[in-house]
Amino acid sequence: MNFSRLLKTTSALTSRWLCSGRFQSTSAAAQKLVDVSVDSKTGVSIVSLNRKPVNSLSLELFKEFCGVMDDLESEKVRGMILKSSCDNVFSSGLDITELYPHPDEDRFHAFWLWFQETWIKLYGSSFPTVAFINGHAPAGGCVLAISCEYRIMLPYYKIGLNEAPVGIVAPDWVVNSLKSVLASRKAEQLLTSGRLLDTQEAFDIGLIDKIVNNEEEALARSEEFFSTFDNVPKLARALTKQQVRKNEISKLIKNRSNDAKLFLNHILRPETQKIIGSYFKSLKDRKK
Ligand SMILES: CCCCC/C=C\CCC/C=C/CC(=O)SCCNC(=O)CCNC(=O)[C@H](O)C(C)(C)COP(=O)(O)OP(=O)(O)OC[C@H]1O[C@@H](n2cnc3c(N)ncnc32)[C@H](O)[C@@H]1OP(=O)(O)O
Repeated sequence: MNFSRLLKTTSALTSRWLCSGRFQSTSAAAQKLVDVSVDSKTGVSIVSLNRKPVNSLSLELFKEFCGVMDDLESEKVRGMILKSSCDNVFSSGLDITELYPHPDEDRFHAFWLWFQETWIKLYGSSFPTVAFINGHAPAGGCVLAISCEYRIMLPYYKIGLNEAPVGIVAPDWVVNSLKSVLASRKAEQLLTSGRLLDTQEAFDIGLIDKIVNNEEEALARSEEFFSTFDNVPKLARALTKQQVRKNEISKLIKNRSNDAKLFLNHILRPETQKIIGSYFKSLKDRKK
């Protein structure tokens, strides 16, 4: 099966979940969780995550994001910049309330499939993608950033995969996305320590590509990146990118339901619930 068909194909079970209208946000029409605009100078689409206050990643946000990615694919956009509309936070990672306390199993299953779907669409997109990391990007926030092709970050924020210290083990598709950006040894160090790096440290190890001081500079640096493809036929570029990324994507597509079951089992374990619970409490207590 060719890769484009594989991207559209998913198991019957997965399709049933992704296509079902369950877990529809009642306020979806009232509040957009993902905004899209077009930079009139460059024709590039700017996609802003807009789930206040910290862009924690919920099932509804993933669904809306996937819809936006489908639109951008069919419009054959020149490129996409992913950023945040929240002050100081790019994304705070998975919405912990999707994981704790003891989530509803059906919802968690759907939540995980939509997280996978988001990764498949972002990591496998045909058009060039830039993450403008205009705030902190821990955990799932970092996953979004490393799924893009190029990363530009404002100074003094933190980025990394801090799952291990809270008892969470990253799935292989997340590990492999990190290894597509960093050498294996650096990726392992970052994952096993769960350390969050500041902007300069992230630049020094190659986790991000550029440091900028403001949005204007970010747009200029993004344009430099996009223009490196101006003389490359779009289809050849897209197929080459997918050629590089297809093994990881194909592996997940064939294993989606299992991957979801594995994480559901992990999340429902009393020890995991306890660790996430105390982590969440410490997050809330920080402000007291
Ligand atoms: C999960 C099991 C399967 C294993 C999968 C493993 C790996 C897969 C790879 C990806 C998965 C990753 C798992 C996650 O993403 S779990 C989430 C991890 N996220 C974090 O650890 C970040 C936590 N947040 C922060 O550190 C800070 O909020 C901040 C992002 C630095 C921003 O700080 P600040 O601006 O000071 O804002 P507040 O801290 O006051 O936050 C405002 C408000 O929002 C609540 N909140 C923050 N983050 C989350 C979140 N991720 N989910 C839900 N809610 C969150 C915070 O508690 C505040 O609430 P209150 O106003 O009610 O106090």
